[in-house]
Amino acid sequence: MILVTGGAGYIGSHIVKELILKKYQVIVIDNLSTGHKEAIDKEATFIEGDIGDNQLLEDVFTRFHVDAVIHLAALCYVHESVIHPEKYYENNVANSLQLVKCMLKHNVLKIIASSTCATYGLPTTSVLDEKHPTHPINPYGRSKLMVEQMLADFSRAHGLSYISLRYFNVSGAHPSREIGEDHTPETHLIPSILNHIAEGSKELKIYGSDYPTKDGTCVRDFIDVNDIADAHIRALDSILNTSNQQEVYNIGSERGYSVLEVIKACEKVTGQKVHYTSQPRRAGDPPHLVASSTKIQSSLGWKPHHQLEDMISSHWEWMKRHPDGYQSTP
Ligand SMILES: NC(=O)c1ccc[n+]([C@@H]2O[C@H](COP(=O)([O-])OP(=O)(O)OC[C@H]3O[C@@H](n4cnc5c(N)ncnc54)[C@H](O)[C@@H]3O)[C@@H](O)[C@H]2O)c1
Ligand SMILES: O=c1ccn([C@@H]2O[C@H](COP(=O)(O)OP(=O)(O)O[C@H]3O[C@H](CO)[C@@H](O)[C@H](O)[C@H]3O)[C@@H](O)[C@H]2O)c(=O)[nH]1
Repeated sequence: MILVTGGAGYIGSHIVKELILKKYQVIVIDNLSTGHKEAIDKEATFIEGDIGDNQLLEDVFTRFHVDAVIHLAALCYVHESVIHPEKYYENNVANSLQLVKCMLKHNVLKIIASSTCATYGLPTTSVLDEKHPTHPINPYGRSKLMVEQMLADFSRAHGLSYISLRYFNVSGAHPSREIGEDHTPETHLIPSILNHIAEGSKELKIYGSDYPTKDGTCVRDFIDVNDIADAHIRALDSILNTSNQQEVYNIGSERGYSVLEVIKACEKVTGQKVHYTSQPRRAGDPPHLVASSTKIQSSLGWKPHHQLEDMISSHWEWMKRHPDGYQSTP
């Protein structure tokens, strides 16, 4: 059985769907703090609860024979982490420690962990490979790097096998359009632009127009949520069939788009104009994050199958089908 923490969340729900499709038996633990029960595939066993709840973890690892854990439960907003770092160290670091301790106690020795390109900090090269120094510039990135370091130490000390996947900026919706991104408040760039277009009211805020980039706005590498799910299936296959893995892989498209370029792409897909204002920089934002994904391509045979416009149009379609997000799900 595969235990997915955070499986009611945006990315987790897509991974769960893919696992079920591949005939895995899946248990989801999620406290629904930012996730949605409606997003979880009906074939999965759902346990509502918090990974910080030791008794709950004990019960789960006692009741079920867990072969591997896919760990997504976390807080994941760069800007919020600058304002409330304590929440990030508590949920991302302390609760991950609790989870891994319980895994070790029950002799569950395989974990795939969600990490992020925010672990790198300020780039010194145009694309980031896994050997690029990690000097995160916000508490969110630091919390995720600490988890990676913890997994490496537990691997050396206790034989834990881990694959840490550093996602770049995840976007898009499932081909069925039954699941997609639904956060309140929504702070991510593509959903924020599309919400702005759909609501046709407030101006979109661009945080920072004076970065040392092609047009002064931040550059990000957008990767489709279904490509992310595919990477997890491959990582799982690899970790289940090999002992003692300690791997870190980037998952990105290897293409950078500035905030202004993303706005233009959203205008093209929707045929509607975006009105925006330039605001001061948002604390914690690195100027430029673009992946080299060569390592996962050569080791696991993964490659991205979706372009920026695919992600924008799939999110746009998901929004049209679910104008109030999961509240519109029957
Ligand atoms: N969205 C991105 O672009 C992106 C990029 C890099 C890494 N990540 C990582 O991917 C993972 C998933 O991100 P997402 O975008 O799907 O976010 P999300 O907020 O949609 O999903 C997180 C899920 O975890 C649950 N959760 C949080 N804390 C929990 C706890 N203590 N116990 C049980 N459940 C808990 C939430 O309810 C939610 O369902 C996170 O670890 C995040 O850091 C996301
Ligand atoms: O209304 C908006 C929203 C965003 N941005 C800018 O767009 C860029 C991307 O922002 P956002 O979509 O919030 O993503 P990130 O801050 O890059 O963080 C996301 O992507 C990271 C990987 O880069 C993940 O680790 C995080 O969990 C996830 O929140 C940044 O420069 C933002 O300042 C705006 O200008 N206006």
